Amino acid sequence: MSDRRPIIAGNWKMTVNHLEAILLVQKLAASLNEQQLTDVEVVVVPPFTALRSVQTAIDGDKLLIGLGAQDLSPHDKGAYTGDISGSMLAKLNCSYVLAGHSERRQYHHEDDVLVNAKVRAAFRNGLTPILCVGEGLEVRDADGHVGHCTEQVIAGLEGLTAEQVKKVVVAYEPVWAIGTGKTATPDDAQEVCGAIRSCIAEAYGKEVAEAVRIQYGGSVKAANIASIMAQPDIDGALVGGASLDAEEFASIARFRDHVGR
Ligand SMILES: O=C[C@H](O)COP(=O)(O)O
Repeated sequence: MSDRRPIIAGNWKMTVNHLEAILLVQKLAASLNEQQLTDVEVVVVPPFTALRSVQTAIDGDKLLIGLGAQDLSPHDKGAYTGDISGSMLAKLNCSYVLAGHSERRQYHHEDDVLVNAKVRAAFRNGLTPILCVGEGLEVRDADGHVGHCTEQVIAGLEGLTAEQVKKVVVAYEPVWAIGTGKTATPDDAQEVCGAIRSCIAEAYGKEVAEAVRIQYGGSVKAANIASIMAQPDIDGALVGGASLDAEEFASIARFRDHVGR
């Protein structure tokens, strides 16, 4: 097993208001124990409007749960109506921010250049980007998934220093597995995650690649997390639907208790 610390993140997407978010983080804290929270990094990623409330709950109760945001502007300040800057997120004690989630790429036409600008904005503001990549069904059916995902990773990391690359979390999420109940098999997930680590090693060296944490995302649940985490190049999960159920999400974070690892 590698010494990379596993990271299990729950992306709440646009599903909860700030009151529901407070309840959810409190239930989650009650379902986890401190031992689990030191072995595994658990992060919640609420919508923007709930970040302040969740941050207050985490800080007030000294919960060992990390906070992330779902997106950020590539700009640091200015006349960008509707956008949220990295410095605003850092001020709310966010440690992580998603960049290039497939729903942003699909519904907001975010391309690799914009995603890369967001990754760099994250670092400028002391945030760790979770760079999301993944192929659609057509690309997978045409057997282009490995090349597609490694190109997205290299484009997303453009202009970063080796030390920054080491800190990046990459989330491999095959688009056809998101919210569909279809999980990639552990071997499918490992194939792409292994290729991602190899392409980072080629570009930045083996030491850098060995430090990068790579998550799998797409219909992760308690029943399948152990076999996913048993893969050598998978260091965590980016969980959508199942993270809205505190017990289920806590059970995912306890993946070591499940058979298979
Ligand atoms: O960010 C999370 C992913 O989009 C996965 O969502 P899901 O677990 O509902 O398939």
